[in-house]
Amino acid sequence: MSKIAKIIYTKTDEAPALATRSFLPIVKAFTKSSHIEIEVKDISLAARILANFPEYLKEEQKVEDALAILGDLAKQPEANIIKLPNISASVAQLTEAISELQDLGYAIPDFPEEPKNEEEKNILATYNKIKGSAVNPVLREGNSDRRAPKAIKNYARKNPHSMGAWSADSKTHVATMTEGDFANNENSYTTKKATSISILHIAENGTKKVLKEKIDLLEGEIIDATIMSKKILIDFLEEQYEDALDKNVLFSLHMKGTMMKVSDPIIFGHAVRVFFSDLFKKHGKTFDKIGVDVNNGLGNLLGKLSELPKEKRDEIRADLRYAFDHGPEIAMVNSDKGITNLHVPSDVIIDASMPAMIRTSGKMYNSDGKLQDTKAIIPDSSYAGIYAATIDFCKKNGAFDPTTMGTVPNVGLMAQKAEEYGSHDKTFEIAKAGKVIVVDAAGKTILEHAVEAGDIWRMCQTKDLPIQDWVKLAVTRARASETPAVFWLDKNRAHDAEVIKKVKKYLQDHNTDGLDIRILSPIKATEFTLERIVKGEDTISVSGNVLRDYLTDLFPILEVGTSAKMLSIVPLMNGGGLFETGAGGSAPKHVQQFLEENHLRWDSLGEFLALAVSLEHLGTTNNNEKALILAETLDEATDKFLENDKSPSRKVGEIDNRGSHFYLALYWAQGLANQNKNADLKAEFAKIADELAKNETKIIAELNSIQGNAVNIEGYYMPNETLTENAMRPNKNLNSILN
Ligand SMILES: NC(=O)C1=CN([C@@H]2O[C@H](COP(=O)(O)OP(=O)(O)OC[C@H]3O[C@@H](n4cnc5c(N)ncnc54)[C@H](OP(=O)(O)O)[C@@H]3O)[C@@H](O)[C@H]2O)C=CC1
Ligand SMILES: O=C(O)CCC(=O)C(=O)O
Ligand SMILES: [Mg+2]
Repeated sequence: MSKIAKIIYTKTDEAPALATRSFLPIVKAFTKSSHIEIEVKDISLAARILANFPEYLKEEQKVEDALAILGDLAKQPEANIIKLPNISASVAQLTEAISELQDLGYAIPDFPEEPKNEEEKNILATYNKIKGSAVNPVLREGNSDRRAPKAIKNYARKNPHSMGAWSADSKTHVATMTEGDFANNENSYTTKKATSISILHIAENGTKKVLKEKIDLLEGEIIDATIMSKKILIDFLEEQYEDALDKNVLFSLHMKGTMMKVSDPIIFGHAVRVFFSDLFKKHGKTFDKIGVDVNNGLGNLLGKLSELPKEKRDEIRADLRYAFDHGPEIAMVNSDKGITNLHVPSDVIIDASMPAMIRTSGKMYNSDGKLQDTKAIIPDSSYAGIYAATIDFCKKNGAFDPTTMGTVPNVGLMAQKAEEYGSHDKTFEIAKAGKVIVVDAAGKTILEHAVEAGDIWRMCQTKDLPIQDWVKLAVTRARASETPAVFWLDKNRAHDAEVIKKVKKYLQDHNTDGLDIRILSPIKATEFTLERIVKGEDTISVSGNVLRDYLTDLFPILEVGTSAKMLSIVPLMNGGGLFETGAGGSAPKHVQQFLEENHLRWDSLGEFLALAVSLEHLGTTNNNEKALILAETLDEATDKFLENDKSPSRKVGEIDNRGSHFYLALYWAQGLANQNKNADLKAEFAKIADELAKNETKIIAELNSIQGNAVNIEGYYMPNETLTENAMRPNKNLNSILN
């Protein structure tokens, strides 16, 4: 008999965490008799804050550092982790979470926006570790394999989501820099042997400052350094402001402020200052005095205004109004509430925001709540071209057709903080003109950039073993699915040129006979893939870390309406498995609806898919036959769930997340009752299947009829556990069958 093996299920935030309260009891009930232990690890934003400030807490308030534990586990062969989407917190979200915890009696420190002493500097450093995308990079000790399973694709073909039409004269376009940006300033270097490097700033007067020292590099590691010129960025943003006004298109900025938590908020801040330049000229000193930091968005400025006397406040508000009225229209996040694209950096996240716009005829909402053509500003040109090429394709060929289009699975390089997504601790806003150099252990300069004050300098690392693993995964997927695979790499870009050398070398380690494997620049790869997709042909995208992120929202959103329905596997390099649920986010909008009307439209399909592969992995690695049967029957249940269209509806009073879980449980139990591989499981679940089926009408009617009123769970980041559980498990009948 197999020994008890563990699956770690992560507790996260917002909609997925609500869904967990309903789904996890089902998972526990179904796996209990199969030598499987489900352990919950809390990596929510609230828990991560508490775990990092034990010295401020009473003994009974302290929590374990679950993220650190899972980070270690991800390097062990026995790792089997189901990772739900979590909040990658902007400063605005972080401060909200802090004050919610303080109100609950946790004496954690305030977020020191402008640290005044050593203690506050340390506090800020700790909060900066929690800020932004702080979870995924720690757990991702492997590369990623994301795809839409056949059943999901078939479902979308039969039940296509809405798709806005495209016209050839759409004014929508991507605006990106042609010089002075990260793409154009990049230098790349591959280490010949292991070494240790330092990053130094040398001012024009010769003063040396160590920006970071003793970064250990392995043999064959690729490092890149580059800068974003502040001056050229601001010129570019000013041009876009004028051009948006001329062309009467929405001014919209698309960044990844959550993942690129150091560089992108700085760029965001410049965009806000350029847009409201007269306001900043006139009131800049006042803003400095009250500590306005628009790197955290216009919302930060508005929030700080309350610190001013009424007269000053009114004057600034009037000037702000004038700027809105006389500048180009800004794309809105929420036109009812007057929240613009420039309010909060985490409100518009490029991987989701650009595909959503492309799905909506290239339009975004203006302040009247109407759709309008858009100027999508993506300052750095490294990856902007893929959106420009997609938009051009739609202008020429019309919108994509989900009933006939092919699919684009992705094999993404991300292990060990590969590329830009690992650059935060090596990104600096330069204080003084001079140069920044990277020197090796012998003191030799290997990379050098002239810099001016305000430039953003950054360095990325990409290790060799992850690249080998990525190439292998690409070949494996191309072979298994008999699908052409394209490496999205640009030989004219410094970093990509180094990666291409390795790809060519490591492809030789595999049998690629009969496979169609190409290397194309991102723009060419987009065109090649889109030409195939409209013919119903599939193409694997094999990409670096940023494009992995972008493409695994772009194609899923166009093909199946959301990235939440993706199978997202991370085969960990040391043998374990990390199973991410979907590829999308944590849907704050869903929580809002749940609180207002007790209807949760979050679709847990991603969780169902992840659990099935996790059980399969457990079954194979532990020789656990029951786990394999659970996996197989769960996949069948998911197919049936899709066939019978049991996903949550968007409307109150209809089936929601909880009702959808009921159906999954019913179909899963029926599958177990009908299989003949294991008699114990058959007997156990025949009874449960019978009870669930008998009570179906009643349970669903009850689950739907409780909807309609507001729910109070006393908190957002750390809601009251009992209230939340009761809200998500309201049906006594269902609970007792599961128990
Ligand atoms: N892996 C991770 O941990 C990730 C976390 N995030 C985090 O998520 C938050 C929000 O990110 P954002 O980019 O706005 O994206 P979201 O994916 O949360 O939301 C975008 C839209 O996608 C749809 N959607 C997403 N998931 C589901 C689902 N399971 N069921 C049904 N519909 C779904 C919803 O559309 P509709 O309005 O039509 O219902 C939703 O409004 C941020 O805090 C971000 O940091 C983001 C990406 C990945
Ligand atoms: O970690 C994050 O903030 C987002 C991750 C993400 O969007 C992705 O991996 O697709
Ligand atoms: Mg993403």
